[in-house]
Amino acid sequence: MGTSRQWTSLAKFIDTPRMADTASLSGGSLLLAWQLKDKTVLIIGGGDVASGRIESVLVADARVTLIAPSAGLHPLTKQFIEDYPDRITYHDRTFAGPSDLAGVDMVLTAIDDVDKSREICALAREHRIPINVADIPPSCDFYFGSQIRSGPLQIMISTNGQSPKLANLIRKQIERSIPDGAGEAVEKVGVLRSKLRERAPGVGGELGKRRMRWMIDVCTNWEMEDLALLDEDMMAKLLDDGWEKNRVPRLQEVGGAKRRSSTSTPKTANLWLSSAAAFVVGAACTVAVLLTGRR
Ligand SMILES: C[C@@]1(CC(=O)O)C2=NC(=C\c3[nH]c(c(CCC(=O)O)c3CC(=O)O)Cc3[nH]c(c(CC(=O)O)c3CCC(=O)O)/C=C3\N/C(=C\2)[C@@H](CCC(=O)O)[C@]3(C)CC(=O)O)/[C@H]1CCC(=O)O
Ligand SMILES: NC(=O)c1ccc[n+]([C@@H]2O[C@H](COP(=O)([O-])OP(=O)(O)OC[C@H]3O[C@@H](n4cnc5c(N)ncnc54)[C@H](O)[C@@H]3O)[C@@H](O)[C@H]2O)c1
Repeated sequence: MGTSRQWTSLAKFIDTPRMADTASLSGGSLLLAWQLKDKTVLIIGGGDVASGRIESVLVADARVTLIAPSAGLHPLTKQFIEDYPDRITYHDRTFAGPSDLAGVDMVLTAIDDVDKSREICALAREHRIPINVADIPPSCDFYFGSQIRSGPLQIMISTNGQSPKLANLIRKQIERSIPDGAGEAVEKVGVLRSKLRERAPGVGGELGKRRMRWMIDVCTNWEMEDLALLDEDMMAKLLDDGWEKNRVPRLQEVGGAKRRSSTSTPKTANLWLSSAAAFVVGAACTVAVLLTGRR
């Protein structure tokens, strides 16, 4: 098994206190991947923006309650109502008041009525339900961001309210720099990890540490596009000849064949591209800071 450099550096990071610039720890927001499975999201409004909100929460397996008069429904909103009758409970009316908030875990409003939006925001906060009011930052407990999705790989670009259009443009740049097969690789590694956990179950302890070290070594030694090729047989072989023998076999050793063309991206280039993406996000933060500074 190769050395697990990332793990070591992580351990170092924990053991050695960093000299952080504590004075600069403000002005951002907490970036999370909110788990909405089986949670109820109330969406008020059925226009263009609401249709985007519906899509965003359906992808997160939420149950949706939608309140909007049918006369103002966007075609895509209508389509979602038709396509997901089990997951969207639709009410053809306007917002009725506090009774609409019963059992709700999150509120998203996208209506063309600012006063009503503020009223709904006050009610949601009274009930301690997190709310996003499209386009009214003071009425948002969280902002939406510009999203990239490829299977389980999810990237959100946020300018923390400073420039949504720049978030959109930066997204397009990052999209172009993501290595081929990154989403598939993430998905396959997810399957491999669950198979490994079946063989070596439990939380924490020495086994947990060895499991994490082996996964880190597989991810760092294999190319992203090779991980994307993993199938059931290859995974079984990788676990038999790799995990069981405490080493990381190569793609060919587990029955895989390189499908590389001259245009494929070598690992060093992938690293370069990741750095480029990090630079772009860093630049976005700088833009945000500069814009804040100008106010
Ligand atoms: C990212 C995205 C996600 C989404 O909504 O899904 C999103 N806005 C998008 C587009 C967009 N929105 C606007 C324009 C016109 C250009 C411009 O005004 O700059 C464009 C560009 C376009 O349409 O191309 C107008 C606008 N938006 C807000 C205000 C109010 C204000 O700033 O005070 C105004 C001015 C209203 C006015 O002037 O009247 C506020 C918010 N918009 C946010 C998210 C949150 C902050 C996100 C962040 O900073 O990262 C936040 C705070 C709250 C929220 O809504 O969650 C989506 C791009 C998705 C994509 O394309 O990938
Ligand atoms: N964040 C963003 O990316 C973004 C982009 C564009 C617009 N917006 C803002 O989002 C809001 C919605 O934009 P849109 O383009 O979807 O508008 P829209 O006019 O297409 O849709 C508004 C919807 O709200 C419904 N509605 C109005 N009052 C209601 C009430 N009391 N109860 C329930 N439903 C009600 C209407 O019937 C309609 O379905 C606007 O305020 C707009 O400024 C945000």
